Amino acid sequence: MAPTQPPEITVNDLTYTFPDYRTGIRGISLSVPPRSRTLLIGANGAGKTTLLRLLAGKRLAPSGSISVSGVDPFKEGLEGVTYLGLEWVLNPIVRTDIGVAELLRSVGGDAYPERRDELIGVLDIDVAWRMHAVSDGERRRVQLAMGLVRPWTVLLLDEITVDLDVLSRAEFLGWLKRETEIRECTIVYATHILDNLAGWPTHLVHMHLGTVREWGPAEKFLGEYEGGSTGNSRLGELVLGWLRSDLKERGPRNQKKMGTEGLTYSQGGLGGYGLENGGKK
Ligand SMILES: Nc1ncnc2c1ncn2[C@@H]1O[C@H](COP(=O)(O)OP(=O)(O)OP(=O)(O)O)[C@@H](O)[C@H]1O
Repeated sequence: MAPTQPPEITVNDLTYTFPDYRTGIRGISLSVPPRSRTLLIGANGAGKTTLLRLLAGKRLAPSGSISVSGVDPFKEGLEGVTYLGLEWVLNPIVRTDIGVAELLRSVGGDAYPERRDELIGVLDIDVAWRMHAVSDGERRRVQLAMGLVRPWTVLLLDEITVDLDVLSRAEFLGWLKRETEIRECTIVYATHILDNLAGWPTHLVHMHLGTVREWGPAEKFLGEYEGGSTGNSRLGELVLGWLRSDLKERGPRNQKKMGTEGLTYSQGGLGGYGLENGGKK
């Protein structure tokens, strides 16, 4: 069923804990307006993927805590919600001896020929490629075209541009921005790569240890922020500052020292590293 209401996302006091673990996210409330481009910012393990997967209906959130275009994403399969994350990237079909045209057809590309051709142009795709014989970045570009060819209303992106060269990524981000300008759609994007993102986000969400520390229109944060002298963009300086203070607040990880004393790998698979006999030769 396609969402009929504007593509806004509302999260109300959302807590999710992984079964048998103490980790997850807690007490998250935020609201993402239609046509916004929201960046999810946070250190590794802050909770970005967990939140995105909950928004995509891939994990069960407590009833009433998430509304995407007016409905609960877990209860109702949302035709217009596209989630592109790691499991989608790892789909083995894109490593087989299959052509680009066939792949794009398999995801409904023929129903949207203009969009398909536009994406082929923006992502600089050669339709003659065979997928077992392309580079990682070329494969990723085809995957992006596959994932985006159907006109989504809510796009949830969990960093999937790492293999793109700088120009391809800039073109891709420009295309996403245009989408929100010409269509009624909304993007939430979790990333650590801030290159070419100056001026891109309309909203920022700063996550730390499973919570949202702050969120709101990007200008609310960037406007106050003068930036530094390191050559980073204002966004880069803002995010570096956030992550530094998060790390300071969290403090060092509570780890035991990992000496070799008492470690014996003689029965494990580490023989090739010369670690039999506790690493002593
Ligand atoms: N399947 C799982 N089972 C138990 N705990 C998990 C699971 N997946 C993630 N976690 C924990 O939940 C927390 C949030 O993880 P999440 O993957 O959402 O972080 P992230 O912000 O996306 O990190 P990254 O930037 O590294 O991708 C972390 O403490 C992580 O260890």
